[in-house]
Amino acid sequence: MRTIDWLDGSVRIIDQTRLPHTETHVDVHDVEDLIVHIRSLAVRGAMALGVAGAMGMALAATRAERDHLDMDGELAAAARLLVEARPTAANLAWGVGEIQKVRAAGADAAGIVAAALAVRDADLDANSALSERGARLLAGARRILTHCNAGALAGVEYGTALGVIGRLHATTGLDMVYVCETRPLLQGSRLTAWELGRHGIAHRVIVDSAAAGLILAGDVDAVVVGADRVAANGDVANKVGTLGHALAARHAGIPFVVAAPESTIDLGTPTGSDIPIEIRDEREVLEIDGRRVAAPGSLGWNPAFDITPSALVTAIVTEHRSLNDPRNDPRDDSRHPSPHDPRNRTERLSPHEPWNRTEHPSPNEPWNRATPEEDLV
Ligand SMILES: CSC[C@@H](O)[C@@H](O)C(=O)COP(=O)(O)O
Repeated sequence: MRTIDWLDGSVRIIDQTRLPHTETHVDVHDVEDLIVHIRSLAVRGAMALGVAGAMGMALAATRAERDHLDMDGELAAAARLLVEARPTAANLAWGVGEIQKVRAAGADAAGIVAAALAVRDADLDANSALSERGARLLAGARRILTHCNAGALAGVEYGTALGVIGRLHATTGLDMVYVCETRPLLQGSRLTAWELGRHGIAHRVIVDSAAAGLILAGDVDAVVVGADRVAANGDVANKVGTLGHALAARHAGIPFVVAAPESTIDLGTPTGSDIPIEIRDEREVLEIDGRRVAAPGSLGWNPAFDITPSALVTAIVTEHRSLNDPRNDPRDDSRHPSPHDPRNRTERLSPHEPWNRTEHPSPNEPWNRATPEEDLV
């Protein structure tokens, strides 16, 4: 099964909006139509978007040649529209950029199609290599939590975070994968659970807000997610909700690992706060299946991604390397004392630490003051 492919001059995608109940393929014949499918998330996930970017450019190039249009003008317009369609995922702009490079070197439409196919094939190799590396890094972890869908559906035929999980399942074995349902569009419960089921990997779907409790209860050995963009300083943009899992993982002292190809690393973006966050239609939050569930008149806010600071990331695993800052090793509890970690309880009693506050009530501490409500804001 390929999530996205090139077939007789058009782009064939699995329509992910209809999964898991209906498995349909759609043939997309022009770049404008492809952009509609990118925006609706019929094709989604960082690596699949990279391939879609390259293939969208190939659609524009073949039409320009067939209809005797200005090839460079058509490609420039297509590039702009493609990149704007999903601004957070670095891979989309990267896939478009790969085609712009071959065009600048003189490629015609056939050369551009060949370059788009090379982007597709490189994705397969990269994801399989990084999955091996990630599984080696996490050998022994038997209970994994993941968020969103970083599986084959987010790439061409092989996932990143789910690639790591698949390798762990096949090598050292896994007891359970906890799949966060991933509000509001449910990529976890619809897509990740579907992929894990097809591979016979034991999993449970949980609501996103159950994750922190599960992690702090000691029921998760590692969190593994994909990424939509990694900034030059190691900050990671991924599906909204990822940051909460990273905070919980740090608090519990378990690894938080990001599996992503090199094409997701964007050295042109200095830090996470420079990454544009896609804000999607509020109706995705306020409605379920097109039916309003939120109270009448309430407004929504729907950022599709959040930023996990590099300080919370144990390792970023790519096809070439494992970028792990030893300062972020969650097992180093001298750097990351957690009141819930029994190893830390006796040595770390201090009245200045917030978890000891009740033993040292003081009227001078703001949380003990009988403060009028208006002072709290
Ligand atoms: C390639 S997997 C990593 C991410 O792309 C994935 O976790 C994610 O956030 C996808 O978001 P989506 O909005 O479904 O495209």
